[in-house]
Amino acid sequence: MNPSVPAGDAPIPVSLLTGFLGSGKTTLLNHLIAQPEMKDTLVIINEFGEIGLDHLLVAHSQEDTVVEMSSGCLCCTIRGDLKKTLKDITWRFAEGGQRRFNRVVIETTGLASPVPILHTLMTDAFIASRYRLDGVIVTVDAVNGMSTLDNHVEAVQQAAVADRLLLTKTDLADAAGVEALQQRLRALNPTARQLQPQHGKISPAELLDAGLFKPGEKMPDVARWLNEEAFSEKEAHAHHHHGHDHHHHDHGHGHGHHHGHDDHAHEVNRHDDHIRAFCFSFDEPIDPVLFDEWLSLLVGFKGPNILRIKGILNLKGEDKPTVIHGVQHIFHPTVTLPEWPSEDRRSRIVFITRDIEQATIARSFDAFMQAQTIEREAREKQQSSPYGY
Ligand SMILES: Nc1nc2c(ncn2[C@@H]2O[C@H](COP(=O)(O)OP(=O)(O)OP(=O)(O)O)[C@@H](O)[C@H]2O)c(=O)[nH]1
Repeated sequence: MNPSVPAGDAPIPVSLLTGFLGSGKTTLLNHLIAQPEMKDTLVIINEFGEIGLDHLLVAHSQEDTVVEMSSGCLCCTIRGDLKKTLKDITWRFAEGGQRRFNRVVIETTGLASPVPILHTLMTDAFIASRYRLDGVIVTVDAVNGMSTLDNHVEAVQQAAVADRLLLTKTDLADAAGVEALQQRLRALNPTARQLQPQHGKISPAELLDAGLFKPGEKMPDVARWLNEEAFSEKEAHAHHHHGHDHHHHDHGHGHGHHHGHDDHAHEVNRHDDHIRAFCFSFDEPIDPVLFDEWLSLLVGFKGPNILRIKGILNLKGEDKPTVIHGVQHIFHPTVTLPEWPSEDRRSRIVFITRDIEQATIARSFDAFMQAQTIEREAREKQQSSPYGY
């Protein structure tokens, strides 16, 4: 099978394009759909029942009308149920029994949090078996971005779950404003790559295949996906968690995530003051059962506040690495990679959270592991005792 053409049963990659009202999504899409790399892509513009958004590319089309671009890209607008659309399109957009696309880009309008769509992709059994989330692309207006982030929590959520952050309209903004916005976005989401399309111009290759797996690659580029260097660059000393008895550095509120642009920190409505991004690493292999229990407890209690978790795990008894990926309390199925991508065999987990400090998660992990160790030791002692106590 040619891996660059997901056919048959291979899940279809889905990119989600979102961004605040007027931040340049349509401008970007208009450029993208004309690119030859977008051949075999189905673009779904999800208007969520909103009216009056006169998208250039489908300006006068009826609901669900498909427009085929000269590049070979298919576009359709839907106002109905995205879930139903994703179920239907594989046969609706087929010719001679062959699906006419092998990639989907979903553009959502304006003010929504992308999380419900991510959950749809991950939880609906039918959809999860046929599609895989490739990446979340978020446009941020370089002129209005700061005030949008101040005033709209949805904009902060969009930025926090992004894989690509596109700063648009940088031609209209002053350099200092762009720099401040870049820093703020980096604090919010250090793992997302930031790019600056000019009037929507950007190569599709920069946006697509942002997920763990790239078509044609045997081994995924885990470092690119986790982008943990972003954390070491930011605060080399603060993000390491070397096993159970290590003392955590509790940096208190903020722990460095808003350095460099504190002049904005006094504004009201700093939604991103609630967002934390941090990375843990563990030197020793992790007990898979304990880890699973800890993670289930954590997402059980704190799920809505855990915006994203990505990680590569060295599990005890496994010589290959396991990759985890979750949005709030929902996890993609874990993936076992064929081999370790580098000499670095540490487990590394990236968290993006709302109102949860790094120290809280570190403490919960330690407490759980210690409790389990004590319990296991007691059990072992009891079993080895000739009297059973
Ligand atoms: N100067 C400049 N204008 C831009 C750029 N990108 C987009 N625009 C303009 O910004 C305005 C809004 O862009 P759209 O692409 O319609 O934004 P949108 O996010 O699709 O808007 P909605 O669908 O209404 O949420 C348009 O007038 C674009 O021409 C850019 O890089 N530079």
